[in-house]
Amino acid sequence: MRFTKMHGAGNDYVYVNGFEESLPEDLPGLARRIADRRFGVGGDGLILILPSDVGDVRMRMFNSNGGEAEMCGNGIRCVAKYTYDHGVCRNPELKVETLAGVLTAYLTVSDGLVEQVRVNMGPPRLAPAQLPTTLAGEPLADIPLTVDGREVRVTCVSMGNPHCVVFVDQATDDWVLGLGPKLETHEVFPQATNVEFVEVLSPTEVRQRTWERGSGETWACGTGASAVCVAGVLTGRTERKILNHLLGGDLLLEWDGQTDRVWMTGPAVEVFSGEWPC
Ligand SMILES: N[C@@H](CCC[C@H](N)C(=O)O)C(=O)O
Repeated sequence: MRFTKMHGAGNDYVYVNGFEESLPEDLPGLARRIADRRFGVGGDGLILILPSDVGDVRMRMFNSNGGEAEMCGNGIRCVAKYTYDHGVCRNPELKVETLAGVLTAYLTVSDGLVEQVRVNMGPPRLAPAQLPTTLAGEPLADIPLTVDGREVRVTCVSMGNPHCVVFVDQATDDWVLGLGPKLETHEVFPQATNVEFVEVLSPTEVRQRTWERGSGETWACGTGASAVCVAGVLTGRTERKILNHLLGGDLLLEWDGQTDRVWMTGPAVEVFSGEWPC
């Protein structure tokens, strides 16, 4: 089975073109094996590019623990780049079917190759049942939550997948590696959650570290960065348009007050290709 390794701001996945490759039945198992950084190709998970009845292509994404997620922001940019560069579909406005709905990616092409991708991530979902979470309130902004005997303030936003944003003075290992896994599986999140620890540098600039559901710490998270943009506005910390510095690169986010849509712009990079014995 041929695969392509790609990353968006350092959030790296193994991509398989399902228009050409036949896939094994056990996709969670494949994701776990292929994403293993010592015994496999290595990555934050596996992303499949598949035919769609309602869009140009369909994306399925599996975290490195084999769990399937509804959406992947960095992944959708890479899917758009792959699809265009490899001639699967040469539409610079690509409709991608995901478990979070059909989203449109707008490609910036330079010298015939995709450089940047801007994605309409859709509206944030703020009702507790949409996260889902048992926490009460709408929006869930700066809600006190006890975790590991410590009280933290969480802001919960779904971008099709669940996010729990914690604003901190410094996003240290103590927060990310210590509290990240505990918040991920906290009882108030019945389907677990992604967790973002965020330093506000100015009303238009933040720094984010991410603990992802099913993958651990990653170097970027596109749905997470979008949730952070929304969380900053909901809590009065930031403006609607921000630059987010993640460990592996920068993303530009905007929550449009008129349309309620979140826009995410960032890079998509192809690293190498290979063959995986199935
Ligand atoms: N890294 C992704 C999100 C991937 C899915 C997430 N771990 C989940 O389980 O919801 C992104 O860029 O959005």
